[in-house]
Amino acid sequence: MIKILKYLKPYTHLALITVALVVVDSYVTLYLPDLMSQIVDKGITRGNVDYIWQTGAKMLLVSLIQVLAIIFMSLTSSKAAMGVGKDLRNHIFKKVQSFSLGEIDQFSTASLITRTTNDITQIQQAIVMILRMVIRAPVIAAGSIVMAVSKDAKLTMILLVSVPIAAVAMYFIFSKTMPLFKSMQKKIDRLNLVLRERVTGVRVIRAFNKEDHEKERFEKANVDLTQTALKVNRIGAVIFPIMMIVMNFTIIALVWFGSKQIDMGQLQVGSMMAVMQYVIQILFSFIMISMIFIFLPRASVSAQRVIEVLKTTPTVLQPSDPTEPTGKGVIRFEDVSFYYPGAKEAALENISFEAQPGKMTAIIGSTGSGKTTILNLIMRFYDVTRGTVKIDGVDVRHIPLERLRGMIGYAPQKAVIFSGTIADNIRFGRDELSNEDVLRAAEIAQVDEFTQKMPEGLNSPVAQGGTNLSGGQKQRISIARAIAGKPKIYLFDDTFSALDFKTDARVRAKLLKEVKDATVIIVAQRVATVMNADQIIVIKDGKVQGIGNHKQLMNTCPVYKDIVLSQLSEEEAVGGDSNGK
Ligand SMILES: Nc1ncnc2c1ncn2[C@@H]1O[C@H](COP(=O)(O)OP(=O)(O)OP(=O)(O)O)[C@@H](O)[C@H]1O
Repeated sequence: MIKILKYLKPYTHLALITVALVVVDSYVTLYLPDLMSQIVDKGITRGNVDYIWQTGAKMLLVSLIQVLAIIFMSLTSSKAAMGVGKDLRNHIFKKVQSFSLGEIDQFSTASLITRTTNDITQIQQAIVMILRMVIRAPVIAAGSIVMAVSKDAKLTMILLVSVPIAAVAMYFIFSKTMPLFKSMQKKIDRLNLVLRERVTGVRVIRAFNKEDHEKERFEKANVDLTQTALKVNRIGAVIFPIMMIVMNFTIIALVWFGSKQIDMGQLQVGSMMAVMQYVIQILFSFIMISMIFIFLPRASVSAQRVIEVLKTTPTVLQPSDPTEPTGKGVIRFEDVSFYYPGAKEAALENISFEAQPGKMTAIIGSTGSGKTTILNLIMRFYDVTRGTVKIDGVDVRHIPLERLRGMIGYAPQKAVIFSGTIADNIRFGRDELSNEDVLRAAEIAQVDEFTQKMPEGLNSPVAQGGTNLSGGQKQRISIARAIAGKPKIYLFDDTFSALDFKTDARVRAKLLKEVKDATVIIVAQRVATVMNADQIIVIKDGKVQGIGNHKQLMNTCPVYKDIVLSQLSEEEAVGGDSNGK
């Protein structure tokens, strides 16, 4: 938690004002019982009405000051805490942006969301508490002890019994609650994960009649969290009555011993009342401290989780010696091997090939063979474990990330659509693109074929995730986004499989004209999509099985032949032509 407090620095002025107001509030809290004892001892017992009026007015005035201090203290402490929360959310967001897919996998998306929302809310509450209570409670406790001793030291000795009892109770809460809070945040993660899967996978869940199963999964996570929260609250609920019992017995003891002293003429009624109030305040301070012990451990768990994200160094970093590739976009894999973080088996092993500008390179292979992984390494979503990926002779790890990704037009396997219009999705924040670029891309990717039927054309709105579009329509928008920027390199990850054969052929025909000077890598499962490529890379279990054009591979690569014959007849298979482009 202390590490998080450095984020309070920009709000030091608000924190200092809060602390100053806390001091005012604490001073008044300590001063009022003293005034009250004076009213009783000097005013009431002596029948001095003027003194009662004067001191009464003084009490009203300081109370008013206290009320104002408390109001402003709430304002300044909340402002400071909200500011820290806002800054932390910004920092986490920026950090997550810099993460490679490896770090995102490591934390899980659900946990990153909980850390940015729920954990930061806990920290905000803790900061308000630290600013207002952490200083006030000990100040009041210490001040009350001094004041009570100055009124009657003997009577104050009662605290020697009640304070240790209160301290034991506090230790009990601390030792029980800390581990529970840790598991509670994990359970909130779990609940978020189940909820996220439930909402995003709603179609599949319904299609497989798995609603009851999912409900059960959610119930389990929900009940689990509730039970832990109840346990924490139960501990909290026990401690409060314990403190009240301690306090009430202390008051009884005070009245008992106090009245005896008054009887003996050693103490005045007002002083006894003041000591009583100070003792109540001391014990209340202990209750406050125990509340702090309940909340601060929870917040410190949250703070650790937030710091963990902020401290993580992304594995994919900007180069320290940036080099700009100046060629036309030759991609070269030199003996590349890659293991996903934590994986025992290599996803890619000793991959070497070259993809030339003006040529189409296709990658084919069964599911899980490593095709997407090859594209991931070109864009540095992950860095290679061994070997080198080069563009125009420059290791991709030496190319500034924005420059590298700016050279590439990428359409992922699963189209990602954002809320906005279709044109917004194609342009995707790149202000340098003209309207003509967007229109041209829409035309090549056959987006205009379906937007023409929409009343607002390309400016038709799309729902978040593209729920009002078909799979093929989303894929066409994704292709248009990749080509709108006229990059040097195009990476299409099985992008055409969601299109019907006719649209697939039409899009590819137009696309090939458009990208004729660029380096194009197409990952595909369909033989029809790849058989006319200049170069086909056949991949199985992360290893290259053969590289060549369709005809060469039909003669030399049994794995390729198997794939082809599983999809095409013998006659169709022979029809491939490397110049078909
Ligand atoms: N994020 C990840 N973490 C760990 N392993 C992964 C991850 N992504 C993929 N893998 C593993 O790496 C291997 C290659 O996956 P990849 O996605 O490259 O296959 P693919 O050929 O593109 O498959 P498909 O055609 O089904 O998309 C698979 O065995 C997969 O289980």
